[in-house]
Order: sequence, then structure tokens, then C-alpha cells
Amino acid sequence: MYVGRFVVVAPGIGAYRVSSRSFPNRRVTDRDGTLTVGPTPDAPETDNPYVSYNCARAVRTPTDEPLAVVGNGSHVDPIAEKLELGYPARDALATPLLALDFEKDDYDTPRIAGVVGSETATIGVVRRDGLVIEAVEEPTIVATYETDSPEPYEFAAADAETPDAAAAATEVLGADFEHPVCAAGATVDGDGVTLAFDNDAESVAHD
Ligand SMILES: NC(=O)c1ncn([C@@H]2O[C@H](COP(=O)(O)O)[C@@H](O)[C@H]2O)c1NC=O
Repeated sequence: MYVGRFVVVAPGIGAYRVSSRSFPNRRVTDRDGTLTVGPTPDAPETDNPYVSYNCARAVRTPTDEPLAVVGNGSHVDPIAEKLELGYPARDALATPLLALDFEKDDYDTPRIAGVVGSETATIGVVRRDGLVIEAVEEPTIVATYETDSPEPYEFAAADAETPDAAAAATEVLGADFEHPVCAAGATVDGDGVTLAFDNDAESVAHD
């Protein structure tokens, strides 16, 4: 099954995967602590506005709570900024998702995102037909296609004794959905946020 991009969140851990039919020559890079999706050096040029963006950011709220944001587009930045201003996660997700809305491409691709705290997780999606934001207690997925409403997800990284952002990235990259490209993972505890990524789709490919 092809679900496109997807987000998984649970309290303390989250991940984001790029799956792509049209733009597979992409990778995650770390730019000053923000994880960015962009073309590999050998990728054909494109003017598609949706292929490069910050996909994972670490933020601090005004009360110094560490949070991680993951998502599939330019909305990740304003979500992070709202959290830094003290918006609750629900509102920090809803406001930019609604303002930017679904993507104006051939598929009306939804925007998806998650906010992870040490003991909280919130997931959101804006589609042409709706906006859903949910606080969740168990691992939950939302994807751009097919699974475009939040659903429970079996996420082994959330059960690990020591949560590991790199393991979260590798697990979603290896998940059995078509066209894996690259992935980011995040863990959050009282001390802060750890972000990691995995670009080695070949070693996990199922298709
Ligand atoms: N975020 C991304 O990495 C991303 N990659 C591709 N898209 C959009 O989704 C469309 C379909 O892409 P694909 O065939 O790779 O699933 C693309 O034309 C583009 O408009 C994206 N937009 C949202 O997911």
C-alpha cells in the first residue's frame, strides 16, 4: 500500500517518513538542529514547492517545556513558532494547518503534523474535507493518503525501555508501505528533545 508521507506520535516519541513516487531523490539533513527534507545532489531540478521543507524541530515553550514538532511541509515552522509563544499543542497545530490548508497539487495532498512532549502527544491533519486534531495516549499514525485520519499504530520504538530517536526513524523507514525515501525520529524527556534521521531506504525497502 502507498500512503505517501506519514507521521507517528506517542507520548515521548515521534517520527516522520517521506515515501514518494514522484520525488524519491531526497534525504533528511541536519541544519543547526532542525531536520530538513531536500533533494539529493544528483536529483533532477524541480519547482514543486512541496518537496523541500523543515520536517522536524525542537522547541521550548515559555515555561521551558521541551517539545518536538514533525510534519510534511512548511507548516512545521509556524507550528514551532506558536508553541514557542505558549499556544497549547492543539491550537499550535490547528492554526497553521487551517491557514495553509491542504496542498494545492494534483492530489489535494493533506498537511500532516505532530507535537510530542515528554508525556503528551498531539496529531493533526488538514484535508480538503476536514481538519482533525487529537491528543493521543497511544502510538498513532496519520498519512497523506489512505490513512488520512489518525489511527492506532504498532510502534515498537514507543515500547523500548530507553526511547531512541534514531530507532524511531529507522522503524518508520522500514514500515511496510511502498516507496520509502527517508525518515526523521524524535524523543522528548524532561531534559529536552533528541532528533535523528535515517536516509538508508535501500536497506529497509520492501518494494
Ligand atoms: N511533503 C513531501 O515530502 C511531499 N512530497 C511530495 N508531495 C506532494 O505530493 C504529490 C504527490 O507526490 P508522490 O507521488 O511522491 O506521493 C507531489 O506532486 C507533491 O505535490 C509532498 N507534499 C506533501 O506530503
